[in-house]
Amino acid sequence: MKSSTLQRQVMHFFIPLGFAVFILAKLIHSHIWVPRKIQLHFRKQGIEGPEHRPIVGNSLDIRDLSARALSKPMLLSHDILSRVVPFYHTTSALYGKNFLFWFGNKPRLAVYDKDIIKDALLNTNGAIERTKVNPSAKVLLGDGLIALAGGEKWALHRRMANQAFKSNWGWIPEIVASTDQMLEKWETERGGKEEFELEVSKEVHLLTADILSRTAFGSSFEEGKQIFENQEKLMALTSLAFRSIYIPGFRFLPTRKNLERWRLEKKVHESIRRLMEMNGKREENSRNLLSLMMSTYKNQDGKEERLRPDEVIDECKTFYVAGKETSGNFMSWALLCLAMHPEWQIKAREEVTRVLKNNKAPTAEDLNELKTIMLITNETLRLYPPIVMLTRETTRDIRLGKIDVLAGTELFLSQIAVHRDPEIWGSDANDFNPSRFNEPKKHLASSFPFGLGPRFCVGQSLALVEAKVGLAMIIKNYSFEVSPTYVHAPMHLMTLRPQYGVQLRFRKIPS
Ligand code: HEM
Repeated sequence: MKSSTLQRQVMHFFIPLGFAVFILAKLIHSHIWVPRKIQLHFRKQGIEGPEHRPIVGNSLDIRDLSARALSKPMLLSHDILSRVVPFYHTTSALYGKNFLFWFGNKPRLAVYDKDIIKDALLNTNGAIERTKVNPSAKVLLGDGLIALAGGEKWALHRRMANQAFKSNWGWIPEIVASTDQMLEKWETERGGKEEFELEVSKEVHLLTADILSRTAFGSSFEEGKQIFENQEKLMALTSLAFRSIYIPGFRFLPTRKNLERWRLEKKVHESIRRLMEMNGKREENSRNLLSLMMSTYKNQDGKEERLRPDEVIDECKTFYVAGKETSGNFMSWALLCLAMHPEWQIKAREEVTRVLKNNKAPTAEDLNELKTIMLITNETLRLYPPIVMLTRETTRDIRLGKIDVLAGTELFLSQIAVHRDPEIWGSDANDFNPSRFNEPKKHLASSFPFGLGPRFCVGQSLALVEAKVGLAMIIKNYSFEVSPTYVHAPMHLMTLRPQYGVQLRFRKIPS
């Protein structure tokens, strides 16, 4: 054989082999060597956790435990952690309040300690940022507040949103109108019968969607509803993507689902742009979210700031995603808790009947008087926080409490676990007892359903106002109990939701 042919054959053999060895070495380094080092770093500080598995980390355990928990319902009790967050529940029982686990080769630190949670959420020196959202959610959220990790762009969007949400007391008439419409539908459903059954979760989700359309788009809320219907379809498609393994670049392929996502995104975008043009032409001084987000704002230095049209569109989309499911689930759980605890339903009804005399619609002053309703909403949000965990990522090494956390660690700050910590809430932490909120708050992070620090929920007051109005108007008109058809099955899928809805039996209260 000629030496040049031999040389070529050797090259053909060694180049791919060298490449394969290089890839293998890289994989071993990032999926075995680095995780071992990180594990050791935390172990030295007393932070243990389940063994890291190359490539998959602990994601298969999380998936399997979750599937097993969701396959059967539970007894009617508020002790729901083993069903809602089975992996975290079993793992923290083994390794303690803070533990290390893995998503592929990405280290995740689960934190149940209230002091560390407080420090992480209040951190403003740039060492901790909001975890980047799954790229598949881009069609849904654009570059809105939730998707922005931080920085000047987020700060500007946040200033504009804070300004816009200051109007929430002014939205009470819209919220009352939406609730009235829902109750009229219920009366038709009742059809003169003494008792009737409803799946209320579906009802209150429609209600929160309607309220958001009215607050976001004012007099154009009927067009707004169509926008949000498309956004709803996008949400369903996106949650499908969340459940499958993320393959980089896959979202750009023209698959059937991706084509549908792009079509819906374009439709939502165009419809909001049309409404923006109409809003721009209107003389009236509108106080809907869309016009408020379109207006200019004077910052601390007296400089005028405004968002570009595309940015306003992304925020409108974000408000719907952030505000609809959370508020709908919040109201569903509040109604279930009241049905399970009739003594609190009676107390709340006495208060509402006293405050809303002569069938008058609630006003801002009335809502301030509804102290029992406030206690009930606080207790519901403690036991059933719609967002069960907040996630952050460290951008550099940082000390949190007594733990040295490495850069690139994801923090899983568990609201739902802190909210039931017997050290904070006592041995009856799993009981529904709204009176505990008569006591002053024991710790900033003892209950934080709307988050803490610079990223806390921008729609908090709107969510509380709509829940107070909605609950007050329902309680005033109906008494209700848990239906025998109800199956208690709280589940975590982006938000904390009832897997099979909430079936309640209603009785009309004569006016
Ligand atoms: C009961 C109802 C709600 C709950 C429990 C809730 C909960 C939360 C939580 C925990 C956060 C902080 C997330 C983090 O720190 O990573 C948050 C952020 C946010 N919420 Fe809500 N939310 C609710 C309703 C709403 C409503 C009605 C809207 C708007 C219409 C809204 C809009 C937002 C936005 C835009 C953010 C991102 C803020 C930022 O990053 O600067 N939320 N929400």
